[in-house]
Amino acid sequence: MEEIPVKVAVRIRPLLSKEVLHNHQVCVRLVPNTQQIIIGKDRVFTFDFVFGKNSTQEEVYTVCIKPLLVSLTEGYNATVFAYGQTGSGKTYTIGGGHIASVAEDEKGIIPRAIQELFQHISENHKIDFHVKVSYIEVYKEELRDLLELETSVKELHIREDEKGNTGRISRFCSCHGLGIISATNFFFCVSFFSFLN
Ligand SMILES: Nc1ncnc2c1ncn2[C@@H]1O[C@H](COP(=O)(O)OP(=O)(O)OP(=O)(O)O)[C@@H](O)[C@H]1O
Repeated sequence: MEEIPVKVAVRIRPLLSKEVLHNHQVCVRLVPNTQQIIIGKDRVFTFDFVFGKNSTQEEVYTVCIKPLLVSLTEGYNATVFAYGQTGSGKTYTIGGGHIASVAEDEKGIIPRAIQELFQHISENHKIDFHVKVSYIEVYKEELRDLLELETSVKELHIREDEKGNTGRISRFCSCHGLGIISATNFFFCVSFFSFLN
């Protein structure tokens, strides 16, 4: 059977202290030893991967993202797209918050992927690598360069070439589904080029 190139993972986050304080109840359960969750009493949904409330950042990275990094170093493109309602854990999982101050085991996808990419580079002395990074906030219709805050929002555009390519690119984005407002979207992009020297 042909492999489907899009995989969907669901991650259940634990209740926050304030939710416990307000006596909120968990309404999602994992079905043990399956890739299924139950919402409410009996609504069952199946995904490619499911992660429970005790899942670690490392587990999510190893299962879902590590294989993409391997493909990336072999010349394939990969996209990771986090979606869910506000407060559901997109930023936490992607690791796009205060990356520098986060404890090692709390680090999300972006720092782990970057670490692995540079590990690969340091182990391949016969290849020249060229890595470009962009980190862009998408708020309503405007783009803001998070690495160059002085850049005018009007000067930023995401473009494709005439063949529809954006290059050999891996995109990591945390995004908001269903037009939920009052939060941040960001678009993190690593372009990774390698040349045999
Ligand atoms: N797996 C998890 N384990 C522990 N805490 C989590 C987990 N996922 C999310 N949280 C916590 O839940 C809160 C909301 O998560 P987060 O900010 O990542 O949501 P979000 O989907 O990015 O929200 P928004 O759309 O409003 O930006 C944060 O305090 C975060 O630290």
